[in-house]
Amino acid sequence: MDQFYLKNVALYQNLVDAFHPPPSMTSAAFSKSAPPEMVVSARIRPFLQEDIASGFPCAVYPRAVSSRVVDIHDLYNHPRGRPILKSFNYKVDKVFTPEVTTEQIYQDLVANLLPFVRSGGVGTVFAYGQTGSGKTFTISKLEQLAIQSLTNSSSSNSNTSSSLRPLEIQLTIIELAGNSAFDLLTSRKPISILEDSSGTIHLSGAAEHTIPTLSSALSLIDLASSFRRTESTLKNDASSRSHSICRIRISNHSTGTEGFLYLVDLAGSEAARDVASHGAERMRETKEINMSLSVLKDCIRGRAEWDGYSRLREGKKGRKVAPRIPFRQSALTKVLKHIFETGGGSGTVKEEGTGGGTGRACKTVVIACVNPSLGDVAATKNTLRYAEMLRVNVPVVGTAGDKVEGPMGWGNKQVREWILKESGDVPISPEILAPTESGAEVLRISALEFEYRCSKSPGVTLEHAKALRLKLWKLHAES
Ligand SMILES: Nc1ncnc2c1ncn2[C@@H]1O[C@H](COP(=O)(O)OP(=O)(O)OP(=O)(O)O)[C@@H](O)[C@H]1O
Repeated sequence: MDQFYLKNVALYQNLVDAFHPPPSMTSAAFSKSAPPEMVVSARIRPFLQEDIASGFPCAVYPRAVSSRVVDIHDLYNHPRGRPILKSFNYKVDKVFTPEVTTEQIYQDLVANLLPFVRSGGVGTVFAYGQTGSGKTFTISKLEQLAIQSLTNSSSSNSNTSSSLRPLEIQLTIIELAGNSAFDLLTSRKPISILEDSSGTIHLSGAAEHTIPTLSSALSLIDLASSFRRTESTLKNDASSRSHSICRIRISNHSTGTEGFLYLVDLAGSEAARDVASHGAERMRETKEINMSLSVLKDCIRGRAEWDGYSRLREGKKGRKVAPRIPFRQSALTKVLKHIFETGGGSGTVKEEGTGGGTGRACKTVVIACVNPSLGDVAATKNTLRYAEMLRVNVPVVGTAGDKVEGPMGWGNKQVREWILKESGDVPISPEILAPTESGAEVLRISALEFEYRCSKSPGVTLEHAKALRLKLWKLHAES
């Protein structure tokens, strides 16, 4: 296939240049129903020297008119004519183009999770994609930035008179290869994943390090990556064949809450045909990885559906179909059980014995990493297809006769009317703040982006923008 692509680069380029995307697809289901607890994004990494040297052209094109649609162009060998272009498009909540830095992604997707985690929530960031697509590049920088921000706020809080450090940060980094688990902070020592009679999962044998300073945390992160790299050299690209999970536990002694931030660098999935040349062991590994990613998808979707159902008013006739959260089916989802615990609630979710499940509030971010090269186009399509499958269309409050309750159920028209009504003496332009977004989507806009959009209306100050955002969130919380 590679030879076929390389032989037809000029033709491919002409066909891509002549391609006109169909009008932007913003079906009602796509634009309105994604819950704000979940953001699925795609990051396109830049072309590297080695990509340029290999001669493959670019196959991944984010839509200029929409920041959420990516076109992928593949070339097919027509049996009775010249090769033809086949184009596919994928929709996610956000697309990060090659020039976007990890710092910007952090500000957009992760910075917002920290106050949530500090107040007892569970925030999770997953990076997913094929080998060499930038998962480790992305997650390792996000780990550093999150730790930096947490240690900053911890040391500023410790200036208070309390002798007890108000914010305690503990770090664990483990690796999962199939059903085996290893502690990356203790010489890659094997550990066990155990569940006690109350349903709590324990990483038995894994060290949990209390983080006193930023530099100690950064050394631990470096240590963990060095074990992954060493293993990777010893055992041909092992890092892409295993999942790494960085767990940051934040105990807030002033509020008595305990929250978790998980940063997960997922193993890449491979098509069976790609591994045929690697023998039985590799096939078994691939099967296990694909199985764990498939269970993860079911669990993420189950949790997102739960969050959606919980928003429906209690007491309505006819319970909805319960989502299934099969977290026990893989080591990966067992370790991440916190994310999938939905707690007691109304009992509409079938859980597989979460035992003493506390049903914590969760926010999840997925970053699907892709290599833009045509040589990787098949893997890129798989990655973005998986990302799309993670986006759940939850039941939307406000449809089919439901009374519309709060911004989650608003369409764009209501959002615009609300902005006009609430923005006060110096009007904030609804066309700039929310040109197409539904209420759920406006809630997902980061604070920075929200304030930036507001500041484009003449005379609008930062305080003014902040006050409007606060009003919106209050309304959401009340509803
Ligand atoms: N956004 C980016 N900007 C510049 N270089 C990048 C970017 N993303 C990835 N790279 C580079 O691409 C290469 C592969 O990235 P990385 O190791 O993170 O991929 P990976 O998906 O984790 O691969 P594997 O699954 O094999 O571990 C590295 O050399 C990395 O420095």
